[in-house]
Amino acid sequence: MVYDWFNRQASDDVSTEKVLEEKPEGSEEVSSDSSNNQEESSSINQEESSLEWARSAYARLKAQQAQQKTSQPSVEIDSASETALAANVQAEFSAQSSSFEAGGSLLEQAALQRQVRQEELEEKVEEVSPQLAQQSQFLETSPEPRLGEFDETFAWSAEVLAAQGRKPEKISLEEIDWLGRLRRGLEKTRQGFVKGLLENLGDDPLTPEVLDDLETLLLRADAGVEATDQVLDALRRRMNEEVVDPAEGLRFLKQQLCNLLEAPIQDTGTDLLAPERGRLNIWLFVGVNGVGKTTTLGKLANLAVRSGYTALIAAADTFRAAAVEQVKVWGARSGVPVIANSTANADPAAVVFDAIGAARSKSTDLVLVDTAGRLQTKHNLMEELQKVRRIIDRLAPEARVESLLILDASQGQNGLRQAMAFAQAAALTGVVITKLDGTSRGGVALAVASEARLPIRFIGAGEGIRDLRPFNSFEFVEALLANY
Ligand SMILES: Nc1nc2c(ncn2[C@@H]2O[C@H](COP(=O)(O)OP(=O)(O)OP(=O)(O)O)[C@@H](O)[C@H]2O)c(=O)[nH]1
Repeated sequence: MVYDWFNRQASDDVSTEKVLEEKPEGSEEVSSDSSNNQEESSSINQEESSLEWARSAYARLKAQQAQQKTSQPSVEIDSASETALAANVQAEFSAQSSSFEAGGSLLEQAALQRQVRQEELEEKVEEVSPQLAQQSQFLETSPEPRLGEFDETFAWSAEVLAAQGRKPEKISLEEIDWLGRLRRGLEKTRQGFVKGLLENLGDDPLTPEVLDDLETLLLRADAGVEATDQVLDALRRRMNEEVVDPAEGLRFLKQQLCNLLEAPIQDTGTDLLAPERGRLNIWLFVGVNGVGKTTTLGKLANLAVRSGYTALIAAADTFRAAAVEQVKVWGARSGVPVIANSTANADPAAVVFDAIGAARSKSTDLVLVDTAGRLQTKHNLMEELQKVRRIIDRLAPEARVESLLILDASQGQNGLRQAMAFAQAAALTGVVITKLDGTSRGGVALAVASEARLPIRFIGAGEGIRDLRPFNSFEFVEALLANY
């Protein structure tokens, strides 16, 4: 099944009959905990129905997995992107993937087609050296997420999906897997924020003292003054109207945080940033040194292929010699061609020029442009970026261009200054926040949204190829304030 991550939907559904009667493994422990307290209030009932939803979703996923196991060849052949991915891997690293070989002649044909296309591009595309190919074999490939136990992480992830109005039969293992990663990734920020918050909330109604503590916690998580003020003002207004109990306080707080994060997204009129099919899409990645531009681009190239799009990488970071090699490794991991110029200090605009030409001739959906890291205070480097942007606009007026700033969450408020400076020079259309896993400053997402007024489009919460996904404010806030 192809899961289009950019649009958050599966392209086809695997029917799973009879699954509702199935009992998920390990569900007893969870259900017996809550069924002991039947006289409890409606919140317990709610908890029960969440668990019911989670159990039903789990049973369906389990059935899907079993079904895929028994009919593996046909499922794989049906799936266009899996076939393309398999073909790429076969063409480039034929020693690998014995499982794909079992797929038979259709896969071989796809591999052959891919190889012909690959050869056509050869004039422009940098070759993956045998050394590089060997190197990439050692990197994590892209194993399918596996359905684990019916545990608390599954139940939480299911609850988050259910709260967004999703149906148990419409959720994917991909989403469950990502939510678990996101929650783990936000552990450090959550530790500082939630522990303090929940301890202060206690069982009593909200007081002005609790709000003072909340103010400190938000500022400490790098949410910034503006976002903090907005949230506290809203809470104070609410407390003036009525007595607010802790559960309602928490719900209201989550709502406020979501509103803050959503405002710039709604302003763009585009909830989810997805490549537009049938049109050239060019995504430019900019930012200061070492924030994760190349890694983000590599993860997105993989996500694009997995989601059924064709992609191409423009290695326009011609400043750092290793950067071209690095994107080639990422390209090889996902079977995405890389356009590069191995001349020392080549003009990045020339690489972009070649990439647009190659993309046009192959009707590629998405061109991902890597750029060199630069300090926002270096005027000449910011001008170089403007030149790249101008070239894109001039050469591909028909393209849908996104200019994405990569921000390292651990840089906290400094990231906000970067956002302000790059917004001007690179005509930013959005932000990707990386390294949320290594920091307690995940609140910077709130500052970016409220002060730079830029939509957050993707978030990275780990170094793995699956640790970057489209941003969803509801899921982010739930993971940030998860009470576990
Ligand atoms: N923990 C963690 N590490 C990350 C994440 N994203 C990127 N990194 C790591 O950050 C380091 C720098 O990443 P790069 O992609 O090389 O950064 P860059 O912005 O392209 O660097 P320059 O080209 O030098 O400007 C690498 O070690 C990545 O593995 C993330 O979400 N979490």
